[in-house]
Amino acid sequence: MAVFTPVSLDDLTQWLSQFPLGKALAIKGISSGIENSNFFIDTEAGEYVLTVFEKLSFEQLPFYLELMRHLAQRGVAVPAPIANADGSIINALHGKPAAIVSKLAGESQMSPGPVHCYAVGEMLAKMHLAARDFAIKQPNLRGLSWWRETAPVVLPFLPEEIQQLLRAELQFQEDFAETETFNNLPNGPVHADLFRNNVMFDGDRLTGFFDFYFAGCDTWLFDLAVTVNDWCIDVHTGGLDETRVAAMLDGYRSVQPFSIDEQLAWQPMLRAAALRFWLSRLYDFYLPRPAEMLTPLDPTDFERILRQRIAHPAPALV
Ligand SMILES: Nc1ncnc2c1ncn2[C@@H]1O[C@H](COP(=O)(O)OP(=O)(O)OP(=O)(O)O)[C@@H](O)[C@H]1O
Ligand SMILES: N[C@@H](CCO)C(=O)O
Repeated sequence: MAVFTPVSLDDLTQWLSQFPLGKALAIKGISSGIENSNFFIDTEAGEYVLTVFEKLSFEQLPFYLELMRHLAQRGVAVPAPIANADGSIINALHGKPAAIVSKLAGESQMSPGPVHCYAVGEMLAKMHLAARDFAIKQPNLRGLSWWRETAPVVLPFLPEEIQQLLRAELQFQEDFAETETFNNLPNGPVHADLFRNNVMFDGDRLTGFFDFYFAGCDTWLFDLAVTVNDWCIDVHTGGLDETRVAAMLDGYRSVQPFSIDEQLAWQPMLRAAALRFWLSRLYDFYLPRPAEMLTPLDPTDFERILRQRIAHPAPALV
């Protein structure tokens, strides 16, 4: 569906000469992405993924790609950006920023069981630890300030009862963000969008996290809550599957135990993670970008998840 910038084998052959990857052998557009133009490329050095960035600029990209390089160098399974002869990992292709990264084996596991959730929790904690000394700072651009800006934009589209829920939750999160508990939470670079379609598995073996383009600095617990809210739920009701939640938390804890403040913040953070995706989906639903090609994702999934987290607190984090 989505290759916005076509790249031919001839284009690739010329462009690839700056990289230590030998000759280009084949290029194939990837249909599933909606943000960028992605291609699988075969080179004499092996298989890679080429991304031509459609929205992010040369100035914005270093945070994401350098973070991936940093993590890959520390043994976290993420696509490793490939540098050209000058050491640059972001280079213009058809006038747009582009990058080549290593290809992860396997495919997304869309019906995860506890074994997958354990593996994701374990690697998430490893990723948080490995990112602690990453030098570039960028806040989560879909954090509280963005919620504060976005809520008034979508509120006029919503019926009164749903407006009340949104206003009340935003106020709850504003208040929570002022607490000592919140301010004591460990933080650093986080993925912030680690849904099932952003992780690869080869059978039951986790082969990598990818799509880091919502990454930013935020609390580790927020990242874990985003991940639990997608991987460990009954997708029809939004309710938590306690076995999968326990597996993901066990995986995380096996690397990095939870602090007292993280234990106290767990319920509000699951709600914050639901609010974040409810708001972005509401925004994309009511204010679609011009020429948006795909059907927007359903905001009511995350309204339901938020209502569930308010009504049925998750098992305590210990
Ligand atoms: N490093 C990689 N290794 C293997 N496959 C990849 C890699 N990067 C991307 N892909 C494949 O390309 C598809 C699209 O990539 P991605 O999800 O990053 O698209 P996007 O347009 O950048 O973002 P979005 O998910 O928001 O649409 C993925 O579903 C995956 O199948
Ligand atoms: N994971 C997001 C899509 C953008 O990456 C969502 O499900 O709303």
